[in-house]
Amino acid sequence: MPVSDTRATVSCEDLVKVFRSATGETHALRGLGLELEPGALTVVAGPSGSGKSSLLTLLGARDRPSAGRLTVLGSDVGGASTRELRGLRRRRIGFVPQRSSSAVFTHLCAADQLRQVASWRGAARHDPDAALDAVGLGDRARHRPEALSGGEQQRLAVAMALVGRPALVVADEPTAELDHANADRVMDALLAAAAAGSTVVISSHDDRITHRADRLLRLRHGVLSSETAGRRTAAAVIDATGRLQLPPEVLELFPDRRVVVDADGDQVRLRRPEEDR
Ligand SMILES: Nc1ncnc2c1ncn2[C@@H]1O[C@H](COP(=O)(O)OP(=O)(O)OP(=O)(O)O)[C@@H](O)[C@H]1O
Repeated sequence: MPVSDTRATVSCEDLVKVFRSATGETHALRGLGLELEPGALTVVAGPSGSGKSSLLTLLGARDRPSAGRLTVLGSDVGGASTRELRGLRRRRIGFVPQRSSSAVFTHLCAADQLRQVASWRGAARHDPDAALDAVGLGDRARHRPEALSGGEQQRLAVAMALVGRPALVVADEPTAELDHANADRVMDALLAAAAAGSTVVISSHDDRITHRADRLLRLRHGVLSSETAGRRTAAAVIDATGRLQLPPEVLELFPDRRVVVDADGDQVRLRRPEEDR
């Protein structure tokens, strides 16, 4: 059980989610404890069916727990009125659902979608063109969702979630439909929101995403199975022949001792060959 921290934006204790259907009950979350603080990006990873979406839907105040306590931005999600939760979601929580097409308004062009969210969040000075640029959609401002690809809709949903720097940003697999370059762009935008003080929590299966997290939580059968802290930054030396000796904790990431080197300006990224598409 986590130690309660008054800075926490999200706090849950013994969180349980049970889905009931004609065929029986599914225990998606089985007594989970967690605190999320402002200024950090947390990634929730775990196998399919481990409860990631169920957890993120609750953290985004879009569902209520079956049991346990969940406090989001000072509201008790189990006990709050529907109206209070709706206000909280509109004004203070940016949410990207797993099916991002369900987050966008079909009748508005991309720039107007952002203006609509900005008006809900009281973000009078929001600049939709800059926000679309940040996710690589600068040339799609006048397009409606029907004229956007799945990946473009996903990036639009991320841009909408970030409008007005909400206190909490929750994104369920926000890079699932994206290529490397666009996934990096979306992660840059989410990390910038965390650096500016938002609490950011996302789910992902993707190593390229999890390695950039401030905090990595692994779910298994509806409970947290492990936690890793910190984006890893390590010093290494390049010898006169150009050989780079990696520190042991980084070497562990490359069990086959094969690495792809991406050089982009003054940034160099090492990744496993199987990440190549
Ligand atoms: N609305 C629902 N009704 C019944 N069962 C559900 C419902 N939503 C989720 N479940 C079940 O709860 C469990 C957790 O599902 P959840 O979607 O949270 O997992 P996940 O880790 O996000 O999976 P994935 O990576 O495949 O998206 C699964 O067994 C799933 O079948």
